[in-house]
Amino acid sequence: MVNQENLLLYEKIWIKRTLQRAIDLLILLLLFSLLCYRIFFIISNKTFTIPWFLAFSCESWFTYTWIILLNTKWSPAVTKTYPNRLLQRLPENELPCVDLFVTTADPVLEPPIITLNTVLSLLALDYPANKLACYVSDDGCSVFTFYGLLEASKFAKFWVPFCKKYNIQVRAPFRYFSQVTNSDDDSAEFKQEWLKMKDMYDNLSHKIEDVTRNSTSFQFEGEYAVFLNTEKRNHPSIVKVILENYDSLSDGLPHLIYISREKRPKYEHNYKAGAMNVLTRVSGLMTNAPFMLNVDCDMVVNNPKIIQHAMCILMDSKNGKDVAFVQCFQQFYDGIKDDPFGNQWVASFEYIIKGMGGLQGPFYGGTNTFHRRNAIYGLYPDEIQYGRKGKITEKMLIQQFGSSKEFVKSVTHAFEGSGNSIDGISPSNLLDKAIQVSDCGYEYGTSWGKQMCWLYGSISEDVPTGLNMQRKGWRSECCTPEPTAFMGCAPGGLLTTMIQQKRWSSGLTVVFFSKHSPVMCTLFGKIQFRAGLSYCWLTNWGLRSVFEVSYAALVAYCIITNTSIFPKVRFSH
Ligand SMILES: O=c1ccn([C@@H]2O[C@H](COP(=O)(O)OP(=O)(O)O[C@H]3O[C@H](CO)[C@@H](O)[C@H](O)[C@H]3O)[C@@H](O)[C@H]2O)c(=O)[nH]1
Ligand SMILES: [Mn+2]
Repeated sequence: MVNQENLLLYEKIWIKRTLQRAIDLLILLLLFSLLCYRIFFIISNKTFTIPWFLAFSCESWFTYTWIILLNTKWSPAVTKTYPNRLLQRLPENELPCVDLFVTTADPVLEPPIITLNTVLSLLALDYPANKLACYVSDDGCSVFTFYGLLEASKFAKFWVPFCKKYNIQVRAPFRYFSQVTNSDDDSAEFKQEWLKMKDMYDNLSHKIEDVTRNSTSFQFEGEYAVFLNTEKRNHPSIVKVILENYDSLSDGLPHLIYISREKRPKYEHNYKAGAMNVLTRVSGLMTNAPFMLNVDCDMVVNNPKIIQHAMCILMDSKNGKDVAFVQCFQQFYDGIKDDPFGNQWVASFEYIIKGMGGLQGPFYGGTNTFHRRNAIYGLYPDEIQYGRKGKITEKMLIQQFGSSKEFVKSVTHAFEGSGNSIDGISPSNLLDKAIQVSDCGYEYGTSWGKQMCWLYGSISEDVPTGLNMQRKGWRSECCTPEPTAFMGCAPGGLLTTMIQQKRWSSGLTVVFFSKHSPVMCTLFGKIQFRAGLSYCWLTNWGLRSVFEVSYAALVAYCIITNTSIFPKVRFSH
């Protein structure tokens, strides 16, 4: 019999693309021959005009881009995970805890009903409920988001058991009820419960719709009083425990905590990175799980077993030890026909992410990612194995992680791998400490956002955050289970697409020229050479436009002035 302990929890599958490689090399050859032609022409004709210089620079850039792209695409890999082996090896009560993070920022662009569907799909994950805690960060400080979550938590008491009982795959109610149910269960009992659930969900969404529509008549009483007179950019920290699994029941509901970090006009809030750091601290205090999953508010779970899949990678004793994060692809359910704006990122996933998966691992994409808490806290992979004890004093920890004694204690526990920071104390008893670490002055003078955790300085915070971990020698892995792990919504129109792409490209350009640029990380860190090149491709994405526009303009210029920058074809008779 095969020893269970020796079986791998996951395997890396290398994808063969021989034809693709041959075509790509041929294109590279053509690019080189064009450059040779330019050089030869300039030398032999001794003419050097501006259009020629421009053409030569653009073509050199295209060749460079093609080389780094070729390098990225050269050896793609995906992973295959074996959740059954994980469950055979670890009894349910020994599975690791996972903290779930959801970020939302604007109740108008990201309506509460979307956020709470994401939350419901997380609460219903196929994983022991006492191992999970869901934290929602609301940068919009919206009473309606909070109201929606409160109402959703009541609905969850029925929804989660329903999903688990009938093994429903799609556990975000709006997605589930918009599909034709092709459940195997034809029983009258199922049909009856289905109708009841649908009715309850319709009620829930109407309630939220009504409240948002008649916003002026909202009563700021009781639980809601703290939201009175708050402004989006000017309000104190609000932390509320919405659900609490007091008795630590594995078939109950996970903890659900609402956080709106303090915002003041004079303080930088650092967008999503700032929100993620607050989530990290509050969760560190309250549950301190060794792993964390982060999703955007519009990314719902599509595969309820996704945590098991990700844990196969992170818990694998052979290959998983140096994996800092596991990235699941972003896939979308609301694409427009033929995807004219490329919002589905099909080619990028197929070639770039899988390609990077074969190097040091995919880049951190900001959502659908499982993180190792210790890697986020800035440890090196070998420090996890051999321990960090003795090297670091409490004073140093306070300098790095801030002045909350309880939080620093939780960090020590995380480093020692001893889990829950303040054992036996339930989240609601830690509210004042959680509020303290959510205040905007907390990070002043510390390392948050500078050396560790989610890095500040670029609006595409995800890429440098991932790079900063890989720089220390960590790897990452793709996780590609069947069915797809998460599904989200993509921007629909041209304008929203352009705004999104402008944000990404400018954010990535900033990363290329920053302290955490892939060049620096390769030269002075542990980013492998080819992985560094693939990061160059990613962070040069915005710069490409300069050369592409110039080249296109050059052709127009040649037509107008009746000149040519290309070799002329001569026909001999
Ligand atoms: O001040 C902010 C701004 C944004 N967010 C949240 O961050 C997420 C992503 O922001 P969004 O404006 O929706 O950006 P997208 O372009 O849709 O997101 C992609 O690009 C971001 C980087 O630019 C990544 O962080 C995301 O994970 C990735 O999905 C959303 O959940 C927001 O609610 C905040 O919490 N606070
Ligand atoms: Mn978004």
